[in-house]
Amino acid sequence: MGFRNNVNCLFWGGMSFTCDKYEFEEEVTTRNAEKEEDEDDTSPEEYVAVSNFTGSGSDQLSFSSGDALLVHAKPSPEWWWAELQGVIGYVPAGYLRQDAAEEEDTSMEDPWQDEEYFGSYGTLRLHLEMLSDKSRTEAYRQVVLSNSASLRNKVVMDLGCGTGIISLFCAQLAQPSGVYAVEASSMAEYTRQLVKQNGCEEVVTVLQGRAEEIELPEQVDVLVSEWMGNCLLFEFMVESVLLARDRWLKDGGVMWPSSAALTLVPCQANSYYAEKMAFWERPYGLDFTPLQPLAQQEFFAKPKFSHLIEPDDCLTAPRDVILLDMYTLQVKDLEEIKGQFHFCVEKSGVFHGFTAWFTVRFESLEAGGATVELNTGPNSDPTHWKQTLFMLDRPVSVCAGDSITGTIVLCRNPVWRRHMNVTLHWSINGSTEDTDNCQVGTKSFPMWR
Ligand SMILES: NC(=[NH2+])NCCC[C@H]1O[C@@H](n2cnc3c(N)ncnc32)[C@H](O)[C@@H]1O
Repeated sequence: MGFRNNVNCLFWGGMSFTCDKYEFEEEVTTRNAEKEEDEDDTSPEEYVAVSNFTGSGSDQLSFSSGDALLVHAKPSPEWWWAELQGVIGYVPAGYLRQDAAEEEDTSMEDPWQDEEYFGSYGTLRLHLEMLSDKSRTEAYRQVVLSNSASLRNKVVMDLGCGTGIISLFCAQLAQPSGVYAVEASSMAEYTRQLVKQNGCEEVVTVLQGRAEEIELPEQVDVLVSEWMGNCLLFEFMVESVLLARDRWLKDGGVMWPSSAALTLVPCQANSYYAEKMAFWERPYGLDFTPLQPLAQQEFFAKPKFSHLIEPDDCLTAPRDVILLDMYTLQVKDLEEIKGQFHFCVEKSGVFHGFTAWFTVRFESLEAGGATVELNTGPNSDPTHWKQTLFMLDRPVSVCAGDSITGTIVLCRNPVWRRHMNVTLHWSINGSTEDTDNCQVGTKSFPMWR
């Protein structure tokens, strides 16, 4: 039952930096290489690690939270050249803080921002958005409907039930022996009323509290949750689902969704580029191009959520770059998830960036039964997630036959646990033989801190 492979990672080695804006190359020879004294050599700066990091590849330096590192160089915003007890290598800048004493005291703030997070789910706005999303909600209804016979006498946990819609589907369309609807926000009080209002109080029990903390009277046969965030993982509610799986799902129990895939495609974004960047070229006959670096930082430094990509904007066939198996995925795997891609450009155009979306699949309770799929991509009915657009700093013209190869790395924020960084590395190889027209680039996008 379920998918065998876990996080389908094709690991990325190597460490060369070429920012498509600064066009400089940093080639690492060996881990203990002496850094050539560059002309403006400055003394190393002391930083403190705020989280553990396990390096991969021979040029990354592992460290533990609290270690004092000496930063010798900052070849890119994301990766710095640092030293720990005489050993030198690359470290992720997001894991380091200048002298902790200088930092405003963030130890008082909750790294999960739960007050703000569950506060937002205590009002109707987000629940109305989710319930109004027919593709999303009908997909969960279809899962229950197509498994109604198998759900008879089963015990279900609905993690993060919100208004209880999935639990009510279970009680209305099937005959489970019990449904535990778990909701941490104050919405739970209303969810109880909705369960009663719809005559489901015999089957559905609403438990208010965090799934990690509540106690269920029994193990469950099915753990269902709608946990997906922008770019699949944002909010990292998936961590709660994995912890609940390990604690409450019976052996042989079913996870809904059973698997998840992050899909990526190189794309055009002409109207967005025109609106945010080209605009400054000739507004009212004036030259406002000195503002373009500002525009790049303000509009293109972070991903654009709720982007609607047209199928025609895709320059290549989309590719699943990350696959998550909800039976074997571990919380520790969420710290850093990598995927590789190789796209063949199908039509000439302007490569403005990458668009990402996700698909989740719900396997049948019946062996060999039909799998239900919720695809949030441009060729499916639109959802409230829409897609996520990652704009390059500068667009690149590409021709049919060119290839765009590289990696995507989702790196969880070591401090703000619902946030992550998405780093894209790419190289564009012309279809013609001359190898010197290879363009490479890398860019990191915070989501959001
Ligand atoms: N797809 C998403 N990105 N969000 C949709 C589901 C979010 C719902 O789950 C609730 N929720 C989120 N995490 C938890 C948790 N650990 N325990 C209980 N309820 C939760 C949250 O309060 C909200 O009502």
